[in-house]
Amino acid sequence: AAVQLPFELGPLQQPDSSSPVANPYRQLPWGDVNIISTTDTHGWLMGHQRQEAGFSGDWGDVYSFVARMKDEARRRGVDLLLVDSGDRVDGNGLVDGEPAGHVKGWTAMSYFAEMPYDVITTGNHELYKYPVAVATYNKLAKHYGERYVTSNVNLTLNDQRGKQRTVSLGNKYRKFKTEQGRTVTAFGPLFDFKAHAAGIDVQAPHEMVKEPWFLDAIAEEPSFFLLVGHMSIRKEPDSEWSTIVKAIREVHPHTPITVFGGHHHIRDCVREDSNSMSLAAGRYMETVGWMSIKGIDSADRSNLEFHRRYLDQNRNTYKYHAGDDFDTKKGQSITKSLTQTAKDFNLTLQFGVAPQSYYLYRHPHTSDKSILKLLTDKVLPLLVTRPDRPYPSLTILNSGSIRFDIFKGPFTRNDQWIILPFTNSFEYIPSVPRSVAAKLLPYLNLVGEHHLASLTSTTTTTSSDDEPLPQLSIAHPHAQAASVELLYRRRLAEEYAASSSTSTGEEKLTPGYVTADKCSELGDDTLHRPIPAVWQPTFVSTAFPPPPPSTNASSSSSSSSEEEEDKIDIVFFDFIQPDILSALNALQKTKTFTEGDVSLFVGSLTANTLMQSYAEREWS
Ligand SMILES: Nc1ccn([C@@H]2O[C@H](COP(=O)(O)O)[C@@H](O)[C@H]2O)c(=O)n1
Repeated sequence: AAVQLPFELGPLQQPDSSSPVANPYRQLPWGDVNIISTTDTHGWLMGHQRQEAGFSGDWGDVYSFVARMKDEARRRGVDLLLVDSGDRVDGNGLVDGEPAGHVKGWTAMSYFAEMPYDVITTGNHELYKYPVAVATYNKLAKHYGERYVTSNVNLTLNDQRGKQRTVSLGNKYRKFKTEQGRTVTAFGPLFDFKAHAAGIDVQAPHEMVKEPWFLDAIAEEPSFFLLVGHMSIRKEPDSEWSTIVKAIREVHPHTPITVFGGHHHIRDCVREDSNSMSLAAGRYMETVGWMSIKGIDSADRSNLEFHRRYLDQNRNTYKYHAGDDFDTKKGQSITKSLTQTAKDFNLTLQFGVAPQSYYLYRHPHTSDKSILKLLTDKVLPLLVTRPDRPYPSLTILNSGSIRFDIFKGPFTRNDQWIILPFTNSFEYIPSVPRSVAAKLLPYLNLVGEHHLASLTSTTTTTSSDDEPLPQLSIAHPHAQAASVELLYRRRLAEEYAASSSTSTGEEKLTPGYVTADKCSELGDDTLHRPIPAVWQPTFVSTAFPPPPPSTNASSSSSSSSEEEEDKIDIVFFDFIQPDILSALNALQKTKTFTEGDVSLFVGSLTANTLMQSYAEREWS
């Protein structure tokens, strides 16, 4: 069993300027209206506490920064708003390690509620589990009131007498006046997410824009539109920002439109037209987004100026922009309280000491430094086994279920949630012919993971260069998957390839994001050399052919015929059950595989306990 060691998480506050954290290199571009944005925080409110000083600020630091920048905005006589585009659970012990008695993210919602958001919306991760969605409604949505804006998500609630009523998860839109008297019309759309729990309903954005309430809401012209939604700002198949902007443009051809997206975890900026800007502020509390608009009060709409920045989330950044003494009492108390919560959640509990770092993006999945290789070569063959089965097993992982790197050193309960946050169980389909099993991984990687969204959107499928993606010739319902992790990795790899071939003298810079977005000038607030990133497959598996089982199972036939040896058990996370079933049915026609062929493989392990077991056995 794991032992509680006197081990503390690293300092929540980043060391002073003597630390190797780089400073921003220029002032922020202030406008008449300025907007700070967060997205895809996934529970990282304590910041990054190992090796990544560039992202080591915490929620208390962000709070103080926002408070100081709001003061500065008042001093300048301009507006400063704060928005969040969702995805607050799945990915960190602070949300997923919530002690029994509350749903995941319950405590973290109180930290979120401290932040003076003007518009805050939901992501898809709040909607995978019905109790999490209900807690979001009861706690966060109720706390923020009209500022919690979800334009296309309904929730069906059961009252104490078992009567059902369907409510909008949040306010469908918000009309408000800024401190400087500007009028704002805000919406909070979610992409057409279909993998949500029962009791939740998401309307496709292209249907939402036809609703009478939407048309009424956009009829009156505000000073600017504020769209804050959980949806990639690129024209990916699950993104419909263009549809929403177009609907507004039909009524207001020139009114400024600001878009704050998310979901794809990248720093990004695009322009739908010259009077709008769309920004995505990365992921995991690595980035704070900034957008400013100048000339917003002028009747002449040809003079509008939009700027954007991606701030590294650390105390040097905040000191540079808000002053050395940017801390506030409330910010400091949030920091202190987070440290206590980490202790209360037992997140410092050490399961072992990782002998080296294992990365998700930096090395090919075949490298000994890859977390995917660690899992498929060592962890799964050791732990996900069934001695009672007569056949060898092939375990397939969707790499999207693995969310972060393992750093050399203590491996804690918090790290376990960071790496594998989902409670996915290991299922299997027994006795699949070896010839079919052999084709499974290549097939799955060809068609990709099943879509989270229905792809009835009116936008076209494009690559990050806005070129059409090559269509797969294979006719398959899942073809052209564009999973978040895949897009994130593709973008990192592209940026790394582009910048490492052109930059000089970059070795003096610290590693970090070097963003190649679609807006003019450089967006990164701090200069870096890019972190290496290479392409990774969507699915990985244990070795094929699998070694024969070290089985206790009495072979059903003592002669152990050729036929029996030719079978393999296919093991996988329940999340990708649809992918496995449809792949097996595409690869052979002798049998139709259905849910009825699937059983639990190991009951004692789930995705989120896998690394604990491994660290306790191999790293302690
Ligand atoms: N139970 C789950 C849920 C999700 N995944 C993986 O996460 C991806 C979606 O997460 P985003 O942050 O990108 O929205 C999804 O594509 C899966 O790969 C999972 O493995 N298990």
